[in-house]
Amino acid sequence: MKPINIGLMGVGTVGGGTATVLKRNAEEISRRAGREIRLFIAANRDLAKAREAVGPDVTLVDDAMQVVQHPEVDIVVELIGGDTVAKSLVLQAIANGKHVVTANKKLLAVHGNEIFARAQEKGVMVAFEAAVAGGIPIIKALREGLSANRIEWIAGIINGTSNFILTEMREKGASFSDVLSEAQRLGYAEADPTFDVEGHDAGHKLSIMAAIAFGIPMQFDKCYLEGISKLDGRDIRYAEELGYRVKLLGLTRRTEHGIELRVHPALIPERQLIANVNGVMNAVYVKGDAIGPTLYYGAGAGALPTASAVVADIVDVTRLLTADPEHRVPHLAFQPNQLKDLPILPIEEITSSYYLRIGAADRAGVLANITRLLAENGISIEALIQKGSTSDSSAEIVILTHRVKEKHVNAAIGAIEALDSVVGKVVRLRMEELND
Ligand SMILES: NC(=O)c1ccc[n+]([C@@H]2O[C@H](COP(=O)([O-])OP(=O)(O)OC[C@H]3O[C@@H](n4cnc5c(N)ncnc54)[C@H](O)[C@@H]3O)[C@@H](O)[C@H]2O)c1
Ligand SMILES: N[C@@H](CCO)C(=O)O
Ligand code: NA
Repeated sequence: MKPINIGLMGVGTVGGGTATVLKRNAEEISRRAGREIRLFIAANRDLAKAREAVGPDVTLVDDAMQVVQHPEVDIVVELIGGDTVAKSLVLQAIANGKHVVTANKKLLAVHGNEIFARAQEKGVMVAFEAAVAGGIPIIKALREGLSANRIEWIAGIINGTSNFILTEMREKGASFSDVLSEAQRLGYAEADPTFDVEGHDAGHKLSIMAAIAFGIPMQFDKCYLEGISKLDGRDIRYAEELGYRVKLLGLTRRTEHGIELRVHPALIPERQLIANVNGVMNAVYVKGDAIGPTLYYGAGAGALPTASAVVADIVDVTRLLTADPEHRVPHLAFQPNQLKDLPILPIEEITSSYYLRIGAADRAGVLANITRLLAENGISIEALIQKGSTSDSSAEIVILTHRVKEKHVNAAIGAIEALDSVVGKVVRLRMEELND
């Protein structure tokens, strides 16, 4: 049988890893796919660097459109990133009747509804396992393995760079900027690393998972985003003293009023498995009504782990090439005409427990005023500790609340900050138990 010709666009971290895996495991891969899969043509801005990665036999070009237009290419693999050039290339590949494999979560989270619609019209596949949680086969699990379930919630550590930074800061006391540079050197970070540390990348991945889990269109624009760049080391330490780890969490949950879709740092009890996911590792918890909670763990970034998912998609697409398009797994798991427009809840309407750190004058009555304001907003306290007074006779009060709507916490924080005896802003972090 004729080999499957791969056209690779972008030979950087993931593209280089993909070339390596295709070469290293060529025999195993063709035994699984039922035919030879060969890297036929590759495009990269830096041709010399790409030549090192792909070896002497692959045609190299610097214009990726040549890959998309090449009549011999069966599957286009987009590993350039971003949503400008990559979008034109992917749409042109689809228009040319080529199947697409991509690791580009931004492209899909922002333009996926349009891209999947075009692919559907043309009867081609767009596969994107590498776009969410790197090498972990979470798209496969959500789309196929859990298809009997009504999925209730997904909670994940889905940005390797942020998790690597938080881990190194906690374990080694390293500085934020030093660890970020290390994550960039290791190839984990996005071209613009603010996407990692401000929660955008996790939001892209979460929006994709929510669509597949609940059968809704992708709605990244409605995803609440809060990153780790403003986290104070004190809160990481206090959380630890109280038995929690701080993680950048992506959480989406079905409620009777709509879908929660949020990315933010969260305190997680250290006894929970997900609190112990460290470094570049990712983990995704999925709760289905029939199966209960399930957990998926593995490397969320890096050349070879991500290439593992890219190549698995290439094998999947190869196996399904001759299948009737009607018989393929739908891009978003649900049949395209069955997507529901469930509302995404504004962040004020979500329910969570909270960690509050309040700077206050160390004098009689302060605590009573704070607890009164919490009670007036219907917030009950689970734990309260006062951190030692300092020489300027101010103290820090740390309060853990029971579950409450965020708007009530916001109202209480506003009132607390207005107290004369309270100094500066109240620090507020959400706490997640992940077991209901
Ligand atoms: N690095 C990871 O661990 C990882 C993991 C999962 C997904 N991703 C995603 O994979 C994609 C690639 O990421 P990466 O880390 O490999 O990036 P990278 O910057 O290492 O590689 C991108 C490559 O594309 C080339 N390129 C840029 N514009 C081009 C153009 N117009 N034509 C041809 N080549 C062009 C660059 O020269 C570079 O070699 C991104 O969408 C990223 O979000 C990365
Ligand atoms: N920059 C991303 C790459 C994997 O998607 C991360 O750190 O998780
Ligand atoms: Na994946």
